[in-house]
Amino acid sequence: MNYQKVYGITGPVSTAGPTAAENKLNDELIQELKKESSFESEQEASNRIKVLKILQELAHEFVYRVSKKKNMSDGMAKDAGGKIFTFGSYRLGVHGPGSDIDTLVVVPKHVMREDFFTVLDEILRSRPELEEIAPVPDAFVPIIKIKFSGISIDLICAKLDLAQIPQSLTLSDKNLLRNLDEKDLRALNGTRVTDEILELVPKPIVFRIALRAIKLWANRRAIYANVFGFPGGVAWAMLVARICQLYPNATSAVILNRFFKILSEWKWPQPVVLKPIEDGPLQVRVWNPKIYAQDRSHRMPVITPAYPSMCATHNITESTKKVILQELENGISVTNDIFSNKKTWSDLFSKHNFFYKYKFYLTVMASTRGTDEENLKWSGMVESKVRLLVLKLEALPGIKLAHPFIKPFEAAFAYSDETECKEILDNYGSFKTEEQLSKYKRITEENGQEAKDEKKCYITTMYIGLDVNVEEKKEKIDIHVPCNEFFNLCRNFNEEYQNPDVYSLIIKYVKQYDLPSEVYEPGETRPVKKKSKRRKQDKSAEFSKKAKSEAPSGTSQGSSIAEATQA
Ligand SMILES: Nc1ncnc2c1ncn2[C@@H]1O[C@H](COP(=O)(O)OP(=O)(O)OP(=O)(O)O)[C@@H](O)[C@H]1O
Ligand SMILES: [Mg+2]
Ligand SMILES: [Mg+2]
Repeated sequence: MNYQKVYGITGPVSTAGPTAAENKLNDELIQELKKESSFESEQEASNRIKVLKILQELAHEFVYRVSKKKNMSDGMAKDAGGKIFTFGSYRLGVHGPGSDIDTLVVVPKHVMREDFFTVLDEILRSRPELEEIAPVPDAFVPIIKIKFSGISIDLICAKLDLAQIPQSLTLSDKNLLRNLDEKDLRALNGTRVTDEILELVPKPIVFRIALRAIKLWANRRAIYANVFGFPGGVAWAMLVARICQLYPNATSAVILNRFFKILSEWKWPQPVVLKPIEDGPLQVRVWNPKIYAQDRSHRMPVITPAYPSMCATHNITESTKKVILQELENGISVTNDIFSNKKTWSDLFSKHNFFYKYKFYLTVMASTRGTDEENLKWSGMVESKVRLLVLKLEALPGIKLAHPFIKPFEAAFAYSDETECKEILDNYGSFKTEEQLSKYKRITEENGQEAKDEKKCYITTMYIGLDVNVEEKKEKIDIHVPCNEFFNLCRNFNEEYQNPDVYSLIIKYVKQYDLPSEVYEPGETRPVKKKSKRRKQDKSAEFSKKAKSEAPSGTSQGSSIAEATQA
């Protein structure tokens, strides 16, 4: 009798092993992933191992130095330990050549977070392997970003309520979470979740190949981005893990087909969980739609397995849900065709058609006249709020779908005075006016250094595709209110952002054929303006051509989408 372990909260759907044909398709999948550069070389892999070994020694040195500073004896300081753990794509074994290593440094209770940013920082800076270092102590999860021996590393730190951190320590015991502050809990969460996911899949190798494929697919189809309301890396990993639990003996190729089928038929908002949600020793919130209204609002909940369980997909909106479901449906049809030899794996990884799909787009431009750092902060903040604009837009009666694109586009221009800057901002973001920008110097990575003393205008552009209801002819759509609310939300994020001389925010409405060239890759053909026979019918969905400036919503005419609502 076969006493196979049951993974997950239900038994498997099928325990069938692979057929010869499935094995062949699986080999082809691996070949395709190789072609897509999903895997790194052996040399890169061994370099990562070497670097991690050094980082472990540095973590030990770090704890030792802090312990000595606290007047511990040499023996005690050595025994205080210190251990590194990884999380993210490297830990899951699905990283690509350019991936970072997400690394957690676990320290004993007498080591403070300040020490991480002073003592460890100093140790790192003394190393010849260090190429770049950027500490961000005030981040939600305080972090030191480094480049070390050519590898990007995100270093975070967690302090446990223990006097010593031995090499044998694992983080699975939830009692380790007692007496920790929120920042330490957050830092530990990444490793605890990835470790659990790996424990909860029947065959890690099958899981990894399937997850590599899903990550590539989701990126190509533009549905991989937690900030914009799509699943992020951890959520995709858990979704794949659940399918692996349901088909414990299947190949990765079969997992992919079942992934699309099961998740498109899923009875959302029923949550995807990898094990029963646990209660625990802390006064912290655990995902529970029976208690919390907020949790009931999650549209496609995917719940992390490690205590305290959280929803990794709380950002999904009604629109992004529809987009995800469409892509899952599409995934069924493509993989069915692959299984009947009508298509190949490369068809599954074909590029999205976002910039050909909608008739109307909103161009959200966050711009900064200031330093690189000011630009990064402002554009990052605006980026993180775009999802809220999507929520407001999709709630409007005439809008069927507000679909955010997953990658912002970056541009920077040199300018000399206000008039020039205004001209740049007025003309950027649409095809018909982009020619006017040719007289301005575009700042690139190559010329960035030589242009460092020039005044620069940075522009980060995010796109939202709009599917509007053209049938309701009389119904006009007014996006002033959501746009104004969005402006206020961003402006009021902190006092500094209220300065219009440094920070500006512009929303333009553009038609598909007028999208700027930057959104199309070389070799892609631009859409052209069609002479539509249905012109009359479409008219109802046309919006006023008049530019509107950011104004109190009371003065908005309430009749149309502003072509340019400008802050
Ligand atoms: N802005 C953030 N806020 C909170 N946690 C984050 C943030 N960015 C990353 N993380 C955490 O770090 C983990 C790893 O993130 P990372 O961006 O390195 O992606 P990844 O899945 O490792 O993929 P890649 O191969 O691109 O590195 C995430 O799964 C998440 O737990
Ligand atoms: Mg990573
Ligand atoms: Mg990272």
